[in-house]
Amino acid sequence: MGDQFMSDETSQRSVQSLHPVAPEQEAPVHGPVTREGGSSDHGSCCGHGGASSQREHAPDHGCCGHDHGGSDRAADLSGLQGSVAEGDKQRTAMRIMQMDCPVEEQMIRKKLEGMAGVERMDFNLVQRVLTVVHAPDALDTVLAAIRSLGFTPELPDASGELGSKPEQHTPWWPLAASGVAAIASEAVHWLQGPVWLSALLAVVAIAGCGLTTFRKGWTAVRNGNLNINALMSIAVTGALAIGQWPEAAMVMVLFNIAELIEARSLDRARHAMEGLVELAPATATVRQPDGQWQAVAVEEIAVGSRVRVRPGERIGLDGEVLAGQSSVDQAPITGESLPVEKQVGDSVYAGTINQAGELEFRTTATASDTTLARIIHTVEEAQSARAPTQRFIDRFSRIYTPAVVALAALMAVVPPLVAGGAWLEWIYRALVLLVIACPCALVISTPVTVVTGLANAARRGILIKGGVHLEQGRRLDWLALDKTGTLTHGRPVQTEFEALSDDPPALQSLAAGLAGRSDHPVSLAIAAAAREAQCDEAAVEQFEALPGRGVKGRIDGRMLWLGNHQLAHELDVCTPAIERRLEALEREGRSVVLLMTEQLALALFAVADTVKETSREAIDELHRLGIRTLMLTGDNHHTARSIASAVGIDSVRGQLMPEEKLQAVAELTGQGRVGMIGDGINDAPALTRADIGFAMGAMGADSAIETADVALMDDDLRKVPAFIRLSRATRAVLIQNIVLALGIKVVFLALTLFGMGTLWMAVFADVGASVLVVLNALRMLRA
Ligand SMILES: Nc1ncnc2c1ncn2[C@@H]1O[C@H](COP(=O)(O)OP(=O)(O)OP(=O)(O)O)[C@@H](O)[C@H]1O
Ligand SMILES: [Cu+]
Repeated sequence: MGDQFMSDETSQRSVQSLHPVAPEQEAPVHGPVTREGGSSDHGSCCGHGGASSQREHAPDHGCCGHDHGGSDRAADLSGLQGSVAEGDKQRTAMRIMQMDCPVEEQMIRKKLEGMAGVERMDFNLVQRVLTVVHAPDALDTVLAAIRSLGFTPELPDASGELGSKPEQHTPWWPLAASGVAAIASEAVHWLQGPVWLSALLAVVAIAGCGLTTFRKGWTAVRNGNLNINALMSIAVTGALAIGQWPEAAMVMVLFNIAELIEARSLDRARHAMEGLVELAPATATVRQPDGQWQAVAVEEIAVGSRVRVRPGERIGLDGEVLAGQSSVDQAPITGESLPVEKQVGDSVYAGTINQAGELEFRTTATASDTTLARIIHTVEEAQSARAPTQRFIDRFSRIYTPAVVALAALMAVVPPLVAGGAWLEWIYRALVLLVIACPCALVISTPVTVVTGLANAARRGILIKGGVHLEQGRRLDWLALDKTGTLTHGRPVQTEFEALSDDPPALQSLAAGLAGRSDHPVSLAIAAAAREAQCDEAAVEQFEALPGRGVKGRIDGRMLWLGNHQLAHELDVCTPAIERRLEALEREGRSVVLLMTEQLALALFAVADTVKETSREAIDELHRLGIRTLMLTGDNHHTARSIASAVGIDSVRGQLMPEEKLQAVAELTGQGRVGMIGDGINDAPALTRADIGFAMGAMGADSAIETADVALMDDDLRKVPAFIRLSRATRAVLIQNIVLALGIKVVFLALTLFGMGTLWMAVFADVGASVLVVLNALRMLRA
């Protein structure tokens, strides 16, 4: 599949370049030549989009839990759509403000699961968004079903946006009044005042804050679900029934306070992502047809508009600079704090900050389609893909809750009946158990940790496409790296030109003719050098790219080849003298290509690429993290080894054809978990084959974001070790949270069994534990 994949994808790509050439590209701009697309577009070519051509081949790796296929990814990525068609089904996203706890998710899941016309559901608890894939006529039934659970689903408005999520501000004073009443009730009880007074105060307290709990609990019970509200309602009712007035009141108040704290902390996790959205300004200054400049809401700005941005201002949309020169702080997207120089022709991105001078640019994306919007949407999608730990916990909690409830039921009746225990005492213990039966803290611990991990990564310019990759990253044994553009800058320059016959200027223009038609970095270097030497590009016919070897074409009726050593042998034009010369150059780390006819080699061109300053440090860090490195390259063995030793890589495989890179990755996967990093364009098959595929320089390259499991927004290889460390940190927090959630339960369960547990403790064990795990997860935002 490799071969076909490459050719048809690359050929389409050159036609569909959506974005201008990447900003950092120093190579001179090419004339209006038709590019062949080459076998490989390297690092610096990350500006080439081609989302749609890539999409057809988008990997469908079963491992990552969320489907890459989908209907229209582009539409999918552009914010929340109202209802979009997905095959013969509809896909509707809705916001349900009351849905912020996993028990609510379970309720909805249970209700909708068996319903006719419902195919799939995706929950995003942190954003409180439910996405349902359903038969076109089933929407009303779905909405009705959700309403019957006591929820209010909100559909996006006409513009396709889900409104500006209004925060629910429940007034604080009823809860405060309830608290006072509960304390008063407790005090009356302590001071051995009249029972009726204590009871009255307790009822007031419960009425003041607990009615919602009761209502939610009742809906849950009616739908056969024992969520925390149901459990709390039963426990509090039970406590009232056995005359534990003050305790019932206190427990209800505590529960509500804790719920409030939990909701607030979850809000913070949610805002971690929203913070990114706010990075893009709401308006931008657009030139009107009459030449006036006017501030316009970014949503209303069409692609192709001319926008002006002053120094110090945030850029509102993606675009291509038309006038001006400035430096731009791209840290919001790439995590790299060093400003990037921008001049005419360079790309600018929404959310980044213009620093030095005024810029005018032509917009290349609508507000919902900018790189920043895609990042945010990808992270939001990544949350709904369940990480493995979460699946385990879901299974666990399905057993845990019924088991503890059953235990509570037994506890209430067996000891009094069998051993003659006191009824009230054992019923009380059973009630305590009921409250402990809620798995909420455990269930919430994973998603909230994963979300904060994803948000942390996004801020550093690391875009992770699913919680599963964040969890698995720590287990990588190997990292396979592409050479050109990944370890090196991917912008080689010609260092040697040696004629092997004929007159030099003519040779150089022949080579330039062939090279000028290719996007391959080696060709770019040769074409650039020829331009500098003021050689014309010879006119080429029947041009053809030979992936992994070079190019060929007919000039003045003569077939010519420009390609590597291997190609020279295929044509049988290599001589011992050439052999020696090539080896000498290659040992210095040069890539050498020859200009050849069918009979003989005419000239040789050596190019040298420079190693990125950050590569060596990144490789060192990876080794320190216990990850082995392997360089894969199409370049010859000598050059490959020379570069590998310059950056300190463990092992090298040179002279690989594109599809052999895929094989190399496949072989490695037999020896452990393998990550593969490349530019995500020409090495897409290898990236897909790896356990985790990293694409570099993803900013502005939609295809890289599509293909990779992890997209690094710039070219800094150090983001890989950063990702691994983050993955390990996330893992640590996950474990802490699970231990915390379970540990607290176990301790209080034991206390209760021995008769020392109280309802207060149970509330702490439940909602208190939830608060603790959420707060613990929030630490990751700062990590
Ligand atoms: N279009 C081309 N123009 C010039 N030389 C080419 C071209 N395509 C391939 N080559 C030669 O063949 C070699 C192998 O090419 P290939 O694209 O497979 O790998 P590469 O450029 O070395 O990059 P990487 O390190 O990413 O594998 C190149 O080093 C170059 O010498
Ligand atoms: Cu040779």
